[in-house]
Amino acid sequence: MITIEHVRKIYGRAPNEVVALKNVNLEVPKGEIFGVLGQSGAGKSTLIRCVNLLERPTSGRILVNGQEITALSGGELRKARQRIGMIFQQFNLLSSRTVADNVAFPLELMGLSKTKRQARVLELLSLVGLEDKANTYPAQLSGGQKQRVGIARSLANSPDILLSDEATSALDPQTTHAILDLLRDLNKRMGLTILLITHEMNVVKQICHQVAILEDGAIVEQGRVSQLAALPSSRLAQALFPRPQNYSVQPGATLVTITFAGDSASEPVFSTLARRFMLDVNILSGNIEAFGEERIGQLQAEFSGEQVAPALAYLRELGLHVEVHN
Ligand SMILES: Nc1ncnc2c1ncn2[C@@H]1O[C@H](COP(=O)(O)OP(=O)(O)OP(=O)(O)O)[C@@H](O)[C@H]1O
Repeated sequence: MITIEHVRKIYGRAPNEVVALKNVNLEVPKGEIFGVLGQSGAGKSTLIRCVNLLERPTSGRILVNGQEITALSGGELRKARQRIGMIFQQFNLLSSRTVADNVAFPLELMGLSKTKRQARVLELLSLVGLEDKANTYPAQLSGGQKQRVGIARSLANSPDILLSDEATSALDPQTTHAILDLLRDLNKRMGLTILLITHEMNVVKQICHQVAILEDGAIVEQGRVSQLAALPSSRLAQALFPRPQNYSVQPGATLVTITFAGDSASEPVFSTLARRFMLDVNILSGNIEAFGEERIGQLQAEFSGEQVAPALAYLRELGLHVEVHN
């Protein structure tokens, strides 16, 4: 578990100081995948680098598994860092070392014997599906394979926590998907807690349990991804379900936006509206997103007929979120 308390980070000195983080508070529960989503310059890299003290916060505290990492230095900090793996956008592999020797690097630093290192490296390479690349050099690998080496190396010391600094930003969509699947699999199989930063909504959608949105050094929204997605006023829902503007609504029709979540997504709602309330329903646009097992959707429709008000009440009774625009 990671606890970030009142963290501020200021680079430089007045009058040229840059306030990169303003009083950030976050709690990443054990075993969860937590995404920090933000635009370029929002402070994401600064935040994730504060967790293993690659950057030291100007003020505030960070606790990792109950230990205040911001109070550590020297040997104690090096030891605490062994419990925290990290992967990077540009992979950060050593080009003069083979794949196996890259993965073995943290084990060498720990002083593990050659025989033990070799066994552990094989185990790690098989975990990421690269057993056959042990003697290859990084330059001979694809981007996705390089990131798999990065992941294997980050897990060498069996950390409880993995920090992911835009790990898929340099990869094409298909490779991104495969790497995210691997991270989710490691999270499930090993109970690995993952804190990742990204500017890509797709990363949050595909693997994150929780998300925090960082803007200009401050967290402006946080919560469970599926809950925020089902809340039309959230920034996450507004980014996931962008609404087309300027509909030309038929005279006398009512323009509505309906958000579906959980079980209500499988009700035969529209046939009921037609049968029971004798409404004409004209669907104008819509989108359904999957978050693990859960589906959340939003659509815009025109309702025409005499019984619009009771129909809207029926939809709300079903637990759907309904907004009327005119
Ligand atoms: N070493 C530094 N010295 C001075 N300013 C810095 C330093 N590192 C980052 N900054 C500034 O802090 C702010 C946050 O930067 P940071 O790299 O954390 O953002 P980010 O969200 O990770 O952006 P990106 O997605 O572009 O990497 C920016 O205004 C940046 O210019």
